[in-house]
Amino acid sequence: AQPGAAAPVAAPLRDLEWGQINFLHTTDTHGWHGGHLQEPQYSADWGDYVSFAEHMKKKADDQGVDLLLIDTGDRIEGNGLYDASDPKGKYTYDIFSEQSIDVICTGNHELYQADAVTREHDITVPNFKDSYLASNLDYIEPETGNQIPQAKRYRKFKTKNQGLNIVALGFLFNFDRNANNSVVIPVEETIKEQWFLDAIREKPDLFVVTGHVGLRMKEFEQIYKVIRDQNWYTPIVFFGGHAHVRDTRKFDDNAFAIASGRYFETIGWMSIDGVTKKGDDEFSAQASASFKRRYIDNNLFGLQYHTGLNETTFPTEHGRNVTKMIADGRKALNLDKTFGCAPQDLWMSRAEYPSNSSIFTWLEELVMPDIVVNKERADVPRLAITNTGMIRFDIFKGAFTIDSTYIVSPFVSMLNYIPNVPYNVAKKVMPLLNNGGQLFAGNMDPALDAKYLVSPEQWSLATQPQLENLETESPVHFMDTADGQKPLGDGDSSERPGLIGGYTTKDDLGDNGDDTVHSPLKFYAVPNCIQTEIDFPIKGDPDKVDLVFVDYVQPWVIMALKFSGGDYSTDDVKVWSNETVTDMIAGWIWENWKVDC
Ligand SMILES: Nc1ccn([C@@H]2O[C@H](COP(=O)(O)O)[C@@H](O)[C@H]2O)c(=O)n1
Repeated sequence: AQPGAAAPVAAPLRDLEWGQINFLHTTDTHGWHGGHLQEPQYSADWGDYVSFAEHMKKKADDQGVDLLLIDTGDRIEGNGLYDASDPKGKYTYDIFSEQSIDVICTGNHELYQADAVTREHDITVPNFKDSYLASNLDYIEPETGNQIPQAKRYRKFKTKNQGLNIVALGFLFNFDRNANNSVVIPVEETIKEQWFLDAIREKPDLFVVTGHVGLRMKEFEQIYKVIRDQNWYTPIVFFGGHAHVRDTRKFDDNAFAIASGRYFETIGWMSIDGVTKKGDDEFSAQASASFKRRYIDNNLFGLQYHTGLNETTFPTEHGRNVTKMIADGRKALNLDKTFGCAPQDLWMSRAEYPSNSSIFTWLEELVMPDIVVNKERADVPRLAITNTGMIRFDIFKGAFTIDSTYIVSPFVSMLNYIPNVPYNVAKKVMPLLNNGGQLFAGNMDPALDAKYLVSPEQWSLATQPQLENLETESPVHFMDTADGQKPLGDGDSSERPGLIGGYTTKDDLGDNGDDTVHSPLKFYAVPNCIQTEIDFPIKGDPDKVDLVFVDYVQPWVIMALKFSGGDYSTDDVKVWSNETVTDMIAGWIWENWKVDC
């Protein structure tokens, strides 16, 4: 870890169980390759991961088993190391490519902005040559306008030590907010394409399906069914992401899927035993494989423990060099520059909303009234709406740095508005966004599913097994009111005093997946959107308001207006300001949190 990073923590650890073929999995790292500087339990950096992987490969070689590395996308957006440079990713692409990865695919974040799509095509795809898979993603070449596969559709290879034949695929969920120099081919179409039908007839010993896909989303289900129909006995292992959770899903005795969290907090471990090498006699392959998984907390204490090494013997020269690349990049970007001092912790979901510790209450009550200002519309009362998914991480008490800005909200979203909306129409929008029932259930228009208004942690928690026993009547993303909140987990650490709060994952294999034994944390559901009334009359309601909203929520706002009796379209939308909301929030912090810390 870099100098200055928080010290690793000591905690009870569960061992990794090795099999014939083993995997290390990262996903949704979002630029956190420098590790978590304010959270010791996730403070190892990408250089430490390079050292870790090198030692683990040696262990695999010594045992005559195989170890493969997987990354399932969303490597960018969410941390100063990526977002603060111009062009974005000036340091992260080189840092990331120092890891030797066997199968890598694309996430939706690599596709939001056209320049990011191009960088992926020009930098990451060549960096990972044969390992980069794009089963359902095309790129539009700028020179010719031709639509070409972003990378190879699938990969067939033999493992180093066991000689197992693998067919690997790399998918993205049916994402439709991608920049127009990319084309995401829906999974249901892809699985009918000839190359795919050929791939699943290759008769490998093991299918490795990677995807920036939530494990419980329909896309993996579809892929599983079509592979299994063609291959009754072949083990299939899925590596997913997007949902920002630790999870393992069982499709059948021979098919499991793992998701390895978010923000480089977690390194996923999956091992498989009982994979039969197919000879001429195909039926020799009928035996059931066994799957084991662990979610490794990404800190030096754990990484050293799992390799059997110590502070001195753990870092490899390569790993150290990568750690230095990270430190140099952070320094060049001045990421540790403090420009405010947060007076307290502000939580996304670890505090109830509304409450003094909720980041959304802080935004709604303190920040929005100050930043939603436009001289030309100063005399018009306004309703300002943002989605809660715009905020990506908590604010910790203490130094708020350039890095923190991008960690809290990396998006380049700006504010738009519709002027002079009758108040009795405008006031119905927010209740519809938060409790639209069928309107935003995704049945009428999947792109308007309300789950896309909240952060992935929120919507995917709703489908997690640990929620089955909760007394929550509605999925998290359709919370009716703030009063309906229930803590997700009991938060009771009294049984295991001295444990650090953290992930206590329950998945289809049980509750022993986390390598580190934690005490559970309480989480609360949050609404899809929050709203602030600004410059309202002291008495009574205004006749008309400017309806101001972050541009991301525009399609939902237009639809909600229609249902509220307001016939507006995108033609009625105007630009409120040319500053990103992230910059506005940073500006507020600069002005209001000036105290030294
Ligand atoms: N401009 C944007 C883009 C996305 N969001 C939020 O992010 C969620 C998706 O997160 P991933 O990391 O999985 O891509 C989405 O559901 C939105 O809540 C946003 O607010 N603004």
